[in-house]
Amino acid sequence: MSSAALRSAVQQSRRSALARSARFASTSAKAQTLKERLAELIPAEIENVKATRAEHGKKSFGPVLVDQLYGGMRGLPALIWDGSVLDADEGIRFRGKSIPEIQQALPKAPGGSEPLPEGLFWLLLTGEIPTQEQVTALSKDWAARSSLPSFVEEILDRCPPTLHPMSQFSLAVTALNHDSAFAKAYQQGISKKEYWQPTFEDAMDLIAKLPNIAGRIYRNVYGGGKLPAIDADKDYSYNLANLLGFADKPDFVELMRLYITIHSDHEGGNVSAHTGKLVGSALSDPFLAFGASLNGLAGPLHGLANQEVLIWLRKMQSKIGENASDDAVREYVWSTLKAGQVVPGYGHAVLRKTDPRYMAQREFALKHLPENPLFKLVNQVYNIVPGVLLEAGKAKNPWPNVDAHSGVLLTHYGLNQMNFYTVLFGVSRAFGVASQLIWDRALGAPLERPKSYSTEAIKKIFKDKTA
Ligand SMILES: CC(=O)SCCNC(=O)CCNC(=O)[C@H](O)C(C)(C)COP(=O)(O)OP(=O)(O)OC[C@H]1O[C@@H](n2cnc3c(N)ncnc32)[C@H](O)[C@@H]1OP(=O)(O)O
Ligand SMILES: O=C([O-])CC(=O)C(=O)O
Repeated sequence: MSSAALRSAVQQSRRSALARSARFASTSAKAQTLKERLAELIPAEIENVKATRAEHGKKSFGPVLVDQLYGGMRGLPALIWDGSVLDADEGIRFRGKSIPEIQQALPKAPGGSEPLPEGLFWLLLTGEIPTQEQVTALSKDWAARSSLPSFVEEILDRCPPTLHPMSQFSLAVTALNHDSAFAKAYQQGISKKEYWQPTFEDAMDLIAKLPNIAGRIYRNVYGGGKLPAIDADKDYSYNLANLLGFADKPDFVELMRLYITIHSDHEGGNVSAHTGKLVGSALSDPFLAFGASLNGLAGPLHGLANQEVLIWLRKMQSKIGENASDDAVREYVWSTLKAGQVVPGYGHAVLRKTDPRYMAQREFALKHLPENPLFKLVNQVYNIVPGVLLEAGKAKNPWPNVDAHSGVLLTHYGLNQMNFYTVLFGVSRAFGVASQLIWDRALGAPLERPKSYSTEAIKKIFKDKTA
């Protein structure tokens, strides 16, 4: 494609965002933008990948067991993602930093003590901690990009309130592909080398529009009145809380900052992150790719578990009453297992210890809601479930994951609609998936296409080998 055509596709989207931004911006004139910093970092990383492949590309990365083919590819080395890496015993690190470290290092809102997700996004993309000025500029940029096309608003307004909020979320995100800068640039013949630029614009638009989508779904489904406008002088999480109708509770706004930060990314292999990467590898634009991620996140073994946990706790309370004894709780846990169901919020495909995201939420609860009766039940369950799962002897990890704790925090502030919880998870997960899509396009990640085998083929391979 000619560079003129590229400029028209990419820069048109950028110019309109900047023009909108200029209406709001007052302080960010001199800070280096995220896109400028990325443009500096990408060439060196392309060389780094080239050198790594040249040196190690033909080396074996360990054996593949037949069990891994049948067993959900657990532990199979298959993907590259630098943004976050999971250690089975320690939990997630974002660009090498643990959750307590990012809580300490990332910029905060004035008067706040939780990290701003704006900073986490910068960290995921660049490996660097941004300045206060840079996160403020990002908040303003997102505010400037936040409005929804009217047809997307109409799609949401026409959804029956009985349609699950995650299905509505995925519909709206998919429909945003109507205005994708990447799809347009591709149609105009953009060069591969430039893919990351319209992907960046789409990723920024995607994240920016999520509070309006989430707020609209929430108010449509649960009847919360008219949506307020995005406030360009406030951070992303404040605006999200405001659109949901909870910004008058400063602790809820702080909770959103923590929540969006810690749910954002969990290395590359989890269902939502991997789905986004897979679909993006076909050069489907970020809206299509993230719509697919959301459909994976909506499954009860993945993000929907946060809804399932609260439903399970409430069912337990209605069966055995509030302030039940440890024995009654233990018996209820056993009855769940005996009914052939999983205990939601416990176990993990990779982690083998209590999830540090659970611990971060527990710390928040100890600080803000230590006397909440449901928090007390969550603690009681924490003391009982691992022992039961160990005794049952199947789960490889008996400890709680992130989803075991989020519902009690949300419900404490009055966000009681459990079916909505995974939407908040999805808002956060966009930060990780979007970062990955930008880097995949910058590094020229190829179409994903692993090999599948039939059971007959597996038998034949080993029969031939032993013959
Ligand atoms: C954000 C997130 O996605 S975090 C995960 C959220 N999901 C949940 O909390 C749902 C409850 N947990 C689970 O279902 C599982 O632990 C998963 C899906 C998270 C991980 O699955 P796997 O990697 O297959 O776990 P694992 O290897 O330990 O499973 C072995 C057996 O233990 C069972 N098991 C694992 N966790 C649990 C649990 N919490 N309750 C009951 N049984 C469990 C599995 O169902 C499996 O049974 P099977 O052999 O009859 O199929
Ligand atoms: O890592 C996983 O498989 C699931 C998980 O905790 C997440 O995606 O946040």
